[in-house]
Amino acid sequence: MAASSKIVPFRLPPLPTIREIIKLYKLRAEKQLSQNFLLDLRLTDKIVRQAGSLRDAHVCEVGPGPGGLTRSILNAGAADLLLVEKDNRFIPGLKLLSEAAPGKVRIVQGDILTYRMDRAFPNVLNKEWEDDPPDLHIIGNLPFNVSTPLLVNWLENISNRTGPFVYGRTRLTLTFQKEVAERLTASTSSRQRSRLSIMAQYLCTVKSCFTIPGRAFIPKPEVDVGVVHFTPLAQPQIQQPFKLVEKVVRNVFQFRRKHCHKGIEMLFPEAQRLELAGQMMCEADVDPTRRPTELKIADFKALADVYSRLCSEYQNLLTYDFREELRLKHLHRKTRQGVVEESNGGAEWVDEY
Ligand SMILES: C[S@@+](CC[C@H](N)C(=O)[O-])C[C@H]1O[C@@H](n2cnc3c(N)ncnc32)[C@H](O)[C@@H]1O
Repeated sequence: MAASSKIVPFRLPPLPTIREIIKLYKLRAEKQLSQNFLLDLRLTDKIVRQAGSLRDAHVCEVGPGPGGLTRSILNAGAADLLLVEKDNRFIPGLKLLSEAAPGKVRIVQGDILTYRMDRAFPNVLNKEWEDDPPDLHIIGNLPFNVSTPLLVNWLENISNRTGPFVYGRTRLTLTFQKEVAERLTASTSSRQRSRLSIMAQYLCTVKSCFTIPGRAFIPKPEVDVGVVHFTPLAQPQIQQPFKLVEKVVRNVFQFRRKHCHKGIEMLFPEAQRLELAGQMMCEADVDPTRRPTELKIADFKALADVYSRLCSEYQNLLTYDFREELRLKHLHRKTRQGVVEESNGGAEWVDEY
């Protein structure tokens, strides 16, 4: 009778604790790089579980730092772990981990904002977009100052199926400042509904996993942290170019407390503003007196579809930016008064995600 082949799960051999690693390599947290470390391995295990099964998976960890989350990823059975870390002080500690898991860890010292992830994993991983997601995950306890621009880059990559999404619908498990995590998952009419809610939800299933209290980090940040999981949708809810959708959504939320027509009007040059904005809302069947936070993704889809058609009818509409028009007017006025300065002309728009 053949001997039963029991699969022994991979466990890292005994290693210095993360606290000892921090001491050994004198890894004082750098505020400039938003370094807040997680030392509790039960918490890092819990983050990693949100990604789903990592057995034999390929994983990219963003900003591993002293390596707490890294240990949990390896203990979850990842076969190929790519670490992208900007701060070279962490590299010796990460090398120690790499030696403890031979052949599994690749270390890149670099900036995740410019790193070419489309070349980092083997093509055999590639899946058709409509298929199940590939066995590739991105996991990170992200620096707060990088998390939103990085996510917006990745959303654009999802829309174009580029970067980490050349392999298919790569899943992301990431941490954000709690307030940002709430915006990402906010539903229609909720107080946190924002640009970020629409941009993330039209492209992905976005799941809020759990909140980590600030006191769990060293040093303790001012805020709590939310863990969010993203699976790109097989069919985006809006099928227009990312930049066009971003422009419509940005304009609508420009005046988030006002009726939505105010932001929509700003998509058009002054001479045609009322006429074309009226036409856009009428054809999209969007009530002009609703607040931006009350609009559903289906409303944004209808608005983006009509706006796209108007852009093909009216030359230069797509590149029209009312802020530029206002800035020039303001500059002109100030120059006439003999004062030259840069400002938004006192307009009431908000340009934050
Ligand atoms: C909040 S700390 C988390 C560290 C570790 N993952 C943990 O959970 O304890 C963020 C990490 O990201 C790194 N980092 C900051 N900006 C980065 C960037 N642009 N690219 C790659 N890593 C970055 C920092 O050096 C730091 O190690």
